[in-house]
Amino acid sequence: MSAPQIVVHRDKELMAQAAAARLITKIVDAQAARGSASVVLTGGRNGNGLLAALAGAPARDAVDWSRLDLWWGDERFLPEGDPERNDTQARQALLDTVPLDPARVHTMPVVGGPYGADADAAAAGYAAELAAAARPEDHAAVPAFDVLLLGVGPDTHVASLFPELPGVRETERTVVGVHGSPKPPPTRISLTLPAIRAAREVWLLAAGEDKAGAVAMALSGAGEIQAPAAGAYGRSRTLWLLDQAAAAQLPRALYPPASA
Ligand SMILES: O=C1O[C@H](COP(=O)(O)O)[C@@H](O)[C@H](O)[C@H]1O
Repeated sequence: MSAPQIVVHRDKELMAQAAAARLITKIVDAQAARGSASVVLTGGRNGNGLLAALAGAPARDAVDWSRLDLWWGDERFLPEGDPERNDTQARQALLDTVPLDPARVHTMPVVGGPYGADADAAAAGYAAELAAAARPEDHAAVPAFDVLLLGVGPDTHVASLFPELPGVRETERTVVGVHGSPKPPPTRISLTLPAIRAAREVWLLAAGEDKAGAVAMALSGAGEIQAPAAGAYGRSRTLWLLDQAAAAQLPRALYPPASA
């Protein structure tokens, strides 16, 4: 478990640009060290803001996009191409504009695909795909992702792990079907906390005043069942990337003034 590090940026645009620059560097470094890189994407406003900033960053050409594995932390279980799906939004923000290897873009299953409308079977299928990609040195049933991105909901949810629901209590499976999500759509697929914690680095993104209470709660000792974001951490690094509005209720003692 790595203790959270907090970086506060002036506003959400700067936060997205800085996170994009940070991600480019991380991918390039991982590709240099290990030949390829793996990133887990998140949906939501901040995740898509990061991808859009990456699409506009001149340094994006430093990445070898053909040697990048992309996974998803969660998905809204809807038909392929649905505008509310996280993968549809990611394609629009970035993925359609860079030369990825399609075999390395590991989208979560769609309604109407091999699993029909069975979100639990779809989750098990994605867990099997992750397990097949894990190497012995990863010491887990999922790959040791280089960076796993998470948005933070106003209720402290991360991926599709919502406070008090069964998904956040899961300790064995790496992927679960989510039913009765308080945020539409009600049926989703999500990595679990054990899968999230297999990542080398976990980066949590939150911007805007509607996130301030959630950020303060998760970083002030709340339990992960009540505040799932509190249970999201990486093996070597846990980074909270915030804007000033989202950090407004955090005690200043938690982050250095220089990062504001
Ligand atoms: O529905 C979802 O919401 C969360 C948070 O989204 P935001 O717009 O409040 O930042 C996101 O992290 C998750 O991937 C997505 O499925």
